[in-house]
Amino acid sequence: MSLHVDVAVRRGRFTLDVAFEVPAGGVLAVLGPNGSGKSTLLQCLAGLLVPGRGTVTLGGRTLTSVPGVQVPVHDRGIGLLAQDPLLLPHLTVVENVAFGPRSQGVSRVRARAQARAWLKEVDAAGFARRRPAQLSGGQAQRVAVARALAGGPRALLLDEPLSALDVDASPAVRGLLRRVLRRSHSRDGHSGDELSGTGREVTGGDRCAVLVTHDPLDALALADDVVVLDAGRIVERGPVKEVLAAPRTPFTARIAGLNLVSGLAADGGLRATDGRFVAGVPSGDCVAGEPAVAVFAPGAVAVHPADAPHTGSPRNVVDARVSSLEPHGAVISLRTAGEAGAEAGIAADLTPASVAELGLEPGSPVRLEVKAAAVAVHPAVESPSPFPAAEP
Ligand SMILES: Nc1ncnc2c1ncn2[C@@H]1O[C@H](COP(=O)(O)OP(=O)(O)OP(=O)(O)O)[C@@H](O)[C@H]1O
Repeated sequence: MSLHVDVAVRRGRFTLDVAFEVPAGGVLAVLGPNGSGKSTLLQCLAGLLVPGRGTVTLGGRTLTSVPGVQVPVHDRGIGLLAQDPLLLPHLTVVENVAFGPRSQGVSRVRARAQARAWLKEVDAAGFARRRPAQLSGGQAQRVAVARALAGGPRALLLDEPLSALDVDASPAVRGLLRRVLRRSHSRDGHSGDELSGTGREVTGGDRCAVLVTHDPLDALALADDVVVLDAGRIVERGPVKEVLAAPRTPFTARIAGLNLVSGLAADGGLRATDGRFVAGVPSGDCVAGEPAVAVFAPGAVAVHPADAPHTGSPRNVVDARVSSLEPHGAVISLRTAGEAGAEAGIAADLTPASVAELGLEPGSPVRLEVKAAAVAVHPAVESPSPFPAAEP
């Protein structure tokens, strides 16, 4: 069941205007800064919001077409998994999961059998008789996954499904989602009788999914393709690995954990917007004088005292001030104050020992060095110019 979306919706002064397609069995991640329109998009797909213009079709069935068609939420064949499990507190776990099939007219006995099968599927069979209040966050989210799937959805919408979980619980639920979503992808999904919904059930192999997340790890682990929203427009799209490895907007670079300096492509590098030359390795599709971005990993940035001697080319040397130092696993992430070419500042990874040795704290002046070979230069998308509409 492929999903085709081409909608525009206004909310006050904000306009979301997007077009994309998710192929049958595919998973699309939607990334974007706060207020970029991710929730608005999901609400349009779920049928909670009527767009001002456009269409949503799923497996050839028109769910929204303005003006004219707006299939109601419960009849769109779309399952929703939100940040919070939103289980009904007065029902047991198995009753919560059986609720969807029951409301679609499935008999009580059959709905319960389906619910038990889905609970087994998400490794939550042991909690069937508990009430939601007796579950941990991770257990409740497993039950919510079972409930989202029990209705036999043709598409699944996931809205930051791991963000409310603590760090201990999220890997297991991410693994579960990967199993559920990737099974769709591998086309060997369950369509067995005990897991079928209402006779409208589709195989796991057909079900597509849209995942809103702020975590690049989720996008990498769960999705095939990604669209990046900015101010209601799609500013980047493509296979997740390609987009995160070669980000073209400051937002994507920041979430991918990479440094990004914007400017114009030049021979052997990039001319930053502040006029500084960044030595790097241009990709084959760079055209000198055209908008481009230089991208480099925080691990490629060497941090020296401000008065350290120049070691000469082919290195990039920048004098900057530390704006923040944050522990990040085994390393300390240093970020400098933003400059004209690197709006988000420059990020560098250091060991705690070298932070102590250099006596670094916010405000400290530093000299940063990056080897030209560690800097990739790519053609840039002129943010926030929208991509053209999706292919028909
Ligand atoms: N009910 C509403 N009425 C008017 N404007 C709204 C309404 N809901 C959202 N907006 C505006 O629409 C824009 C997009 O909001 P949306 O919640 O879709 O963004 P988001 O990308 O999901 O953000 P976040 O990551 O913070 O959840 C924002 O500018 C927001 O202020």
